[in-house]
Amino acid sequence: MNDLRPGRGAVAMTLEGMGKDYGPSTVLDGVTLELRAGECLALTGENGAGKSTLAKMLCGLVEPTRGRMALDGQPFAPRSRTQAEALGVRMVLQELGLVPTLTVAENLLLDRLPQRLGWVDRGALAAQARMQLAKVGLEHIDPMAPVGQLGIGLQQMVEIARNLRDGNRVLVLDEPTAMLTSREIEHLFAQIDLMKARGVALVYVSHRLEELQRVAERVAVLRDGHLVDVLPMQGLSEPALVERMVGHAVESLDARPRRTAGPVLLRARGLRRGKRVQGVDVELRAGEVLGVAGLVGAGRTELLRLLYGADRAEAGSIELTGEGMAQGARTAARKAVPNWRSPMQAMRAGIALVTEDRKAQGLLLPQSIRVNTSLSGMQAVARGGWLRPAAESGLAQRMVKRLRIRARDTEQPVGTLSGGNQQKVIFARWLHRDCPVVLLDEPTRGVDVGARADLYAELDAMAARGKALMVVSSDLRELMELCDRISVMHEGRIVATFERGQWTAQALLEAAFGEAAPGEQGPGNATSKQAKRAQP
Ligand SMILES: Nc1ncnc2c1ncn2[C@@H]1O[C@H](COP(=O)(O)OP(=O)(O)OP(=O)(O)O)[C@@H](O)[C@H]1O
Repeated sequence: MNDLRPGRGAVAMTLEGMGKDYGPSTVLDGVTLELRAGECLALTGENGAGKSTLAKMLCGLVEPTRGRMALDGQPFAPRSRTQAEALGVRMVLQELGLVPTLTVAENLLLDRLPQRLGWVDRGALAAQARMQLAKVGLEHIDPMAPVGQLGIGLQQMVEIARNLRDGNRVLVLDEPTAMLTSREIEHLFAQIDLMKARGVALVYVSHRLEELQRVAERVAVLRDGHLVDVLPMQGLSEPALVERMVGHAVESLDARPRRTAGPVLLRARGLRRGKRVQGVDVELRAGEVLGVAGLVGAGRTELLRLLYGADRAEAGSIELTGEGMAQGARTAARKAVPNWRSPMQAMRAGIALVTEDRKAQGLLLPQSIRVNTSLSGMQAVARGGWLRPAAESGLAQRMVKRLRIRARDTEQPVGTLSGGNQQKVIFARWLHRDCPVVLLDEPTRGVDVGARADLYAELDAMAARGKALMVVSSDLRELMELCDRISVMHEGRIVATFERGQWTAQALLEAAFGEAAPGEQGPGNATSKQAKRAQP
């Protein structure tokens, strides 16, 4: 039988003693590694361990302070992304590298636009773009549409398609699936298999261990900027890998009993907005965590935005009952209008939203951790309308310590933190506010396993203090670990609600795909039918 994997196993790239300093801080040191043709090397480690820094060095995006690299035996020291790409080393970035105002086709073929008589040949451009898109199952999208009009998941797929080139020697994928649906992920994995068969050396950066097990042959573990291990993936158990990453075992909360729920703090009835939210009822109780599962586009984020007043509902009502609140807040809550006029109004009434899109909605990237932490809770750090810098700084320091945010000090600009640490800053911002109702949208996207356990413990403590939490997550395991009830949305409706102890991953998935029986709607306890369906 023909070997479909030419050069598999041959060394494609070597890294020797790679290091990076930013001023006085060393973020990567002494990393020596080999990338092999036809193989996928997973790169994993805690937030801030140095994965993206290392990955970007390969692609000319970060200049190493120390070390040497070689590509196919030749010295390799790209000074820019373009130089690395010319030698067949490409990277799919976490933050998309697309130009939103250009068309999908132009983004795909920017460096090799087909020309005729000195003009861009638009017919050929569209045809070539379609072929490129078909590789990742996107034949249905219009190559001549501006890429900025696509949803974030589709943009990520375009970014991936753009980097699938015949001349690739090394392809680095940095958290490529964070925004993708399971169908899109399968297309990506199929392309990864194809590239391996063609002898491309792949580097795959991710916190999703089950993905690493699916795609990678070996895994390199970074801790505090050092390479602690390179292990074969086969036979490596998840707890063993986590232990290597974190340096200690991480406990799962899955076997935890259901929390005892208190009074209803927030009650929403018949919420409706466009096609995304079509008559949804929600009840959030003190001391309880409600999860919301569903596929991308099911309306989960839109529902949270209505509850928070970021969008206005076309119909329905939202009521804060005033239970479990301080006297002043209770009066304010009773007065609250059934439909928020703005997030400010919702926030004042006691609702927090920890958002999904940290760059667009959450953080001021050029500003420090100190400024970003105090942003939502001026009353904690201001007196008589004046900011108290010492209080602000003390608060930020406490949060950095409590959430183990990896930073030089609290003056470090948030834009220079690793992705997972940026997410922790958003979390810190809400943690110190005393909001009775906390809504969280994909709160641990990009957060490593160890830090996830820390955040879960914080959420647990918030529930124990009588707050009502609602968590939207695409990670079913996360919901199953964290929640007391899980409601599943499908096409703008809640189609099923399960209690802890009644759900299985299978039952949740079936409901998300719309396989729930009609009429299984509402925020209440699981009906006997649901409970029955949820039994293994
Ligand atoms: N421009 C910069 N200035 C100062 N420090 C920086 C800069 N860029 C990155 N760092 C620091 O380098 C360290 C490693 O960051 P990196 O993004 O490589 O981590 P990571 O392992 O990819 O983390 P994550 O899993 O959160 O994405 C972090 O502590 C980060 O704050």
